[in-house]
Amino acid sequence: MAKYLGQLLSSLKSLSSVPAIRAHVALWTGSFSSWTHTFRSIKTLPLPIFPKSWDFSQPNSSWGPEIMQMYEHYNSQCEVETEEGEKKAGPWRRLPSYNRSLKFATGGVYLSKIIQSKARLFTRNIKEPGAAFEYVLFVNEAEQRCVGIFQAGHLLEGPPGHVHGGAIATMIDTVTGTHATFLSGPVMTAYLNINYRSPIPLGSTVLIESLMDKKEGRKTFLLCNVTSTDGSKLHTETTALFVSVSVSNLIQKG
Ligand SMILES: CCCCCCCCCC(=O)SCCNC(=O)CCNC(=O)[C@H](O)C(C)(C)COP(=O)(O)OP(=O)(O)OC[C@H]1O[C@@H](n2cnc3c(N)ncnc32)[C@H](O)[C@@H]1OP(=O)(O)O
Repeated sequence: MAKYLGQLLSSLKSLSSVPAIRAHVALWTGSFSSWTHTFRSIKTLPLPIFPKSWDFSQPNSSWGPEIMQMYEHYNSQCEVETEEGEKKAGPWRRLPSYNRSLKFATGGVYLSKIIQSKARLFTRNIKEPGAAFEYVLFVNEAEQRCVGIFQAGHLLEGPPGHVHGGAIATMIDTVTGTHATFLSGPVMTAYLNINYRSPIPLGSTVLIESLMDKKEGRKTFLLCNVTSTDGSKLHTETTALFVSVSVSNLIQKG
């Protein structure tokens, strides 16, 4: 086990040098700033060979006009133009998403020996586009904010014609969990206190906004609202606590 964990960490470190996947790897290994600080002196290691993995956070044919409009709103702020006409990174960053995040992040080599080989990320394992969780996450590091744009498919029905409360909680956990990982490195959800204020119609698109509240030692407290995309309707209000854990702790708990 110790050997595999060593290999895993080496692999994650090597991947952190690749801009396209650095955001994804950082979710499981620590914040960008701590990475930069800790591994500044590590030489770039050769890239492992990646299995083909589909990035589910990109638009597909099931995305309606509302999710597309929100996607374009945030995506257009991921790269901005300077007055001199040069392109540079903007305030927002789109996060890629895979159905087996850890396998992809490590090149699919080591984790399959530690974690069940058939495991898949819950929100990304339904093949039919548009049937369940269609979403994309953007993070704004300067403002310590994360947003999820979520189109709820017909397999997520709870009350007739509306989204199941557990599916809503899943998306809140996904957005706040990803955000907390950005802020604090590997974490586990300790609690999500969700107030359901108004039901979400099946097939609609909502905005899930996570804000940093405070950090106390290993504890990261977040606030999260789910609203209609124009902000006029409040669907849920959440306070969340995430507790920092070590990567080996995560794997043992997995
Ligand atoms: C790339 C894809 C990304 C997808 C993102 C998806 C994110 C999904 C995240 C999850 O869903 S994780 C799965 C659901 N969560 C769990 O299964 C967690 C189960 N619980 C645990 O494993 C442990 O209870 C936990 C890691 C949360 C804490 O155990 P520890 O032994 O590490 O910590 P400890 O109990 O010593 O508590 C540390 C601090 O947190 C506080 N604390 C812990 N649990 C609490 C709680 N529930 N309520 C309030 N405070 C709590 C505790 O009081 C203490 O505060 P102080 O430091 O001030 O003394």
